[in-house]
Amino acid sequence: MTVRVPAKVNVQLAVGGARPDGFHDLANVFLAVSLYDEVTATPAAALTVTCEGPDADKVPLDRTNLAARAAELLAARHGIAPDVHLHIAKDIPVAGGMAGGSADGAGALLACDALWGLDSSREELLEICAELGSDVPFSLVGGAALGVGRGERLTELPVGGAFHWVFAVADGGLSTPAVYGEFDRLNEGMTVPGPVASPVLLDALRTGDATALAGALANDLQPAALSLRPSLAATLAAGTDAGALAALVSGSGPTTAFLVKDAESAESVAAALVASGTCRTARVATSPAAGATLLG
Ligand SMILES: C[C@@](CO)(OP(=O)(O)O)[C@H](O)COP(=O)(O)OP(=O)(O)OC[C@H]1O[C@@H](n2ccc(N)nc2=O)[C@H](O)[C@@H]1O
Ligand SMILES: Nc1ncnc2c1ncn2[C@@H]1O[C@H](COP(=O)(O)OP(=O)(O)O)[C@@H](O)[C@H]1O
Repeated sequence: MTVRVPAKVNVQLAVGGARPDGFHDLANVFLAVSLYDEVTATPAAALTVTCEGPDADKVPLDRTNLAARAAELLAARHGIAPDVHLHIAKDIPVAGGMAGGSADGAGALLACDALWGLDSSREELLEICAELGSDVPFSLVGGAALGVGRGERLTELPVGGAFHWVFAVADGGLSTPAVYGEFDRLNEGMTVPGPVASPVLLDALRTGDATALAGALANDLQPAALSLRPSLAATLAAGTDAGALAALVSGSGPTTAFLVKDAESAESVAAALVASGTCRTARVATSPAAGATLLG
């Protein structure tokens, strides 16, 4: 069973203060984009994971892999052994703020559910997703959604048209907990307001208005990501100089996202980013993209 799962960009990431459990309350507006991992589940004598793709060497193949954890959680719920081989064809940048690990968790869950004939309800799958990680429910759902709580409680959002993006992939990753930790450090002694989704941004998504969306993009983790990786400022500037409508760090980074007006502009901004030498590579994508999809 093969499942295709999209990456995401956070078009708004409003972050509240640290909670007693160490997480942060969010108003997290997710948008799925057309970069995909594929997870294939085949019967096996034991739980094993393999991975192929340009970043495959950065992906753990033990039980810490989110795909393996998904298979274990699903099997445990049904009192069966998680005997499955999971193969990940990875195209989503690793540790890049694009939720690649979350995508593989959601993909493995759907693939194992189909392979084992469990026919779990959407609610059951979403519950397991939330246990796997804050971003995993969105990887299952795709499209666009507002995530509240730690980002796992989703309300799907209407999107009125296609948006075009360029993603500049940085050398190396950034650790999500480290970026949240830097957010706390930068906000020490200040009152962090409760996170609220922007009505202007939700309206821009609903109407498919790229210019309005460009004006409303916001990521509260961006100062923290830039503090840990100052070189990202040059990447952001290179994309806007090349004609992007707007630029921001994708989630916890270090991937940077550039909203552009059309497919042609995407190609020229991607070429300019690569030529600038401020990123490892640039990828072109569109949104919204469908959530985890069983290909068969
Ligand atoms: C920042 C975001 C934006 O969508 O994603 P990335 O850009 O890293 O992909 C998410 O909030 C990341 O979600 P995810 O990567 O699933 O995080 P989890 O596994 O649930 O948590 C990892 C760690 O991140 C921090 N964390 C995560 C979510 C949240 N609302 N508050 C937090 O403080 C905590 O330190 C937690 O221990
Ligand atoms: N299937 C997976 N793919 C990628 N990384 C994974 C996976 N499972 C666990 N990880 C771990 O999660 C970390 C974060 O990876 P990823 O989800 O790609 O980034 P981000 O959280 O920035 O979106 C990686 O550094 C890796 O150690």
